[in-house]
Parts: sequence; C-alpha cells; structure tokens
Amino acid sequence: MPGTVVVKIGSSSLMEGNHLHTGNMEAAADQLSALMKDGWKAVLVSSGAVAAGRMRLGLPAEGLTIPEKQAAAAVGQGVLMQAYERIFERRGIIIAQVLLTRDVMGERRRYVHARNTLMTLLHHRVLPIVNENDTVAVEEIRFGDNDALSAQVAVMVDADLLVLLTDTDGLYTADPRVDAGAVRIPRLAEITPQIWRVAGRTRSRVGTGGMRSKLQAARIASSTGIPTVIASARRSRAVLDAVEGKDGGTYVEPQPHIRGRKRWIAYSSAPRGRLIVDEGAVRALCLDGRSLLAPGLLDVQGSFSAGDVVSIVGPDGREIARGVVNYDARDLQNVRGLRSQDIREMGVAARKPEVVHRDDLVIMEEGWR
Ligand SMILES: Nc1ncnc2c1ncn2[C@@H]1O[C@H](COP(=O)(O)OP(=O)(O)O)[C@@H](O)[C@H]1O
Ligand SMILES: N[C@@H](CCC(=O)OP(=O)(O)O)C(=O)O
Repeated sequence: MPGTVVVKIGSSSLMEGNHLHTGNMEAAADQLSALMKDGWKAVLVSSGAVAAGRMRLGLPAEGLTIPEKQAAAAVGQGVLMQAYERIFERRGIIIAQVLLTRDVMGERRRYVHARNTLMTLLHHRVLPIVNENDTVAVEEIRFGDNDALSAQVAVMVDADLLVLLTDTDGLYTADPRVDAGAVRIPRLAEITPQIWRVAGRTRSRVGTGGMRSKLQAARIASSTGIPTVIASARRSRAVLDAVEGKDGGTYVEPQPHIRGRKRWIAYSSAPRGRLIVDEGAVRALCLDGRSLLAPGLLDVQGSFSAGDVVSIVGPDGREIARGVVNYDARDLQNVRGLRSQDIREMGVAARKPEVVHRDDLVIMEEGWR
C-alpha cells in the first residue's frame, strides 16, 4: 500500500567539485517520481544551499562568517530550486519550495499551519522540497542540520519511512574514511550508547552533522514509530529498496510509538524553560505515571507562559520529560515546593492543581547524549 516517504539528501551528495551533482539529483528524482506515480506521497528535504551558493560566489569552503554563509544560502537556494524545477518538470512532477525554521515547530499554531500546507501540497500530488530558511535562521531558531529537520518533517507529515541519502552506504562500525576495515551495520533495533560512539563526529567536507546527526534524526523518527534508512545517494535504487524493505544501507527500526499532540510536545516544540525537580518527582513521573505537582519543584528556569512546552529535568541535570506547563514562570516561582492546598489558599491564578498534567507530559529517553 502506498504511503508517505520523506527523503533527505545531504550537501555531500549534491555537490561534485564546483558543480551540482546532477547525477545524484536525477537518480533521486527518478525514484521519487516512480514512487509518486505508484501513489506514494513524497517530501524531499534538500541541503546544499550554502554549498551551491558558495561555489556560485567563489567563496572558500572553510572559514566563512555566519552572514557569508547566510548570503551563500540565499544564492544557492535559488540555484538548487532552478535545477530541481528542470529535473522534475521533465518527469511531470510539480514541486514546491518550503523553507522552515525551528521556531515554526515550537509554536503549536504555526506548526499546525505548516503541517496543513504540507498536507495540502501532498494532497495535490506536489513534491514539497524542504530546506531550513538559512537566511533568517539565527542560533535560537535553527535546526542546525537537515537530518534533524527531515526527522521533524517526517513526524509532521506522519511519514511511513524516512530515508537519509548521504555519501556513505549507511552506518559503518567506524568512519570508513578513516578506518578501511570498517563494515556496514545493516540493521539497528535501537540506538544504544555504543552505537552512538561508533558514529564519530567526522563528516564529509561539505556536510554538517556527520553520522551522529543522522542517528539523532533516526532516533527521533524511530521513537515516533517511523523507521529510517541511511543509504548512499549514489545507489540508483537506494530509495526504492528502502521502500521495498530490501537490504542496503542501515535500517533503524521504529519503536512503539506515541502520536499526535504528544509527538509535538516531545520532538517538535522547543522547550521555553526548565523545571528542575527532585528525585521523588522523577520517580512519580517516570515510574508511577503521575502528574508533576509543585512540591517536587526545586527550581524554575527561563521565562515562559502557561501553555508553553517546558523541559523537566532531574536533580542530576538529565532531561526526563517535556510537557505543557499550567503556570507562568513567575507564578511557578511563588508556588515552588508548596502543597496543592497551600497553592489554592494563596489563590495563585486558581488554575489546575498540577504544574504539568500527565496527559500533557511525555517521558523522554535517558539523556545519554
Ligand atoms: N561510523 C560511520 N559510518 C559511516 N560514516 C561515518 C561514520 N562516522 C562518521 N562518518 C562520516 O559521516 C559522513 C556523512 O555525513 P555528512 O558529511 O554530514 O553528510 P551529508 O552531507 O550527507 O549530511 C561520511 O562522509 C563519513 O565521513
Ligand atoms: N540548510 C543547509 C544544510 C545544512 C545541512 O544539514 O547539511 P547536510 O549535513 O549536508 O545535510 C544548506 O542548505 O546548505
């Protein structure tokens, strides 16, 4: 049964010397158009704006300032889209440019708007080509790498599969650029700390995150029930094989998943503040499935409003959960450590007794990053 696939192609696969790697772009287009003709909905997350713009402007690969990179992205994004327009038009596919920043994901209303737009494009059989809006993205609203962006987009469109196309045939036991004896890992049930260590921070000359950021993306997708395949953009059937479940690259299995609003709380929203809680609260949340109450609060950090997503952090600094908070930061400072009854007596905003209600809370995995 045709479903929805998100395919991400990295800068390392889009550039060949000083030019766009049209061979890899055509290969991706062949596969995407074949899938779309079979009834699949597809989103392409394409990097390469900075690299393409840099080449066009004759700027060096290293040592660019942030404004230079952003200017390069403004040039390169046009170069990329022009190439995609030509390539997909020949295959009878209409494309759309969608540029996102992280703050869109962080605010429910904007998230829903962006999602509706993507869903409408998919409904009309258009191929959205997504990139980060590098020209306006400052640190606080940046995804930082398109692996993370593609995982968020996969969550957003409820994808059945995420494919990360790169310059390597998947995850190896060590960086194959460095260790000639490294072998491919075909399947991962889970991304353990050991696997995390295997993926070094090393990357191609033009790429951003290396394998680690791909694993991070796979982890987001996997924990929301979406499988990921990391594969080589040079293999002409990489996407088709991934869709057909054939071996090739590294397949990261999906975990039993959480849906809808909780997905958004966990992975798409940027927490606006931190609630530091004591051991008792950690146990109540993680083991007993309870709501967060004021007596367990040790500290309140950041300035947030009721209804924002906050990070809930144990006394050791580890993030244990995220949730929608029922109080403004200032009110919470006042009720910190108090019992529900005392709060009622103080009349603080006479709101819900829970600081974060169980239904608005998602337990995050252990923070081994
Ligand atoms: N264990 C590993 N297996 C495979 N590749 C690895 C590993 N560790 C690091 N890498 C590096 O990751 C690079 C791909 O990431 P990156 O350069 O960010 O590509 P992209 O532009 O596709 O996002 C590879 O070229 C390789 O050097
Ligand atoms: N938004 C940037 C991409 C950054 C990025 O993540 O690159 P890559 O690691 O090659 O996927 C660009 O278009 O240049």
